[in-house]
Amino acid sequence: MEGGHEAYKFVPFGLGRRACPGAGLANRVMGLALAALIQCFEWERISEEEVDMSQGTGITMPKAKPLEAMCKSRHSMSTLLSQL
Ligand code: HEM
Repeated sequence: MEGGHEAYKFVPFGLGRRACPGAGLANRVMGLALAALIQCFEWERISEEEVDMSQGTGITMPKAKPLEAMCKSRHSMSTLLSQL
């Protein structure tokens, strides 16, 4: 399997004949999307409190407490973003 066994530990795209046909595209785009969010914005917690990483119930491993974060565009990106 692509990405080693750790990458597919939670079977994110299903298996077999009905497995997700978009897995290849998703794997490529996810890295780009995450990189763009990190490159374009500064991220902060909403308070000094550590982020609560407790797991909620459900098969998609939701967080017990949804993540709330603040972001602002990085200075170097402001000009670029204002032109979009
Ligand atoms: C992170 C992104 C994605 C995740 C986690 C994901 C996950 C899944 C899962 C779990 C299934 C069900 C597989 C099964 O029934 O065993 C599925 C089905 C499907 N996915 Fe995705 N998917 C993603 C992105 C995409 C993209 C980008 C496309 C298309 C461009 C896509 C198209 C489809 C289609 C058409 C099916 C139905 C396949 C069938 O029933 O034969 N998915 N996906």
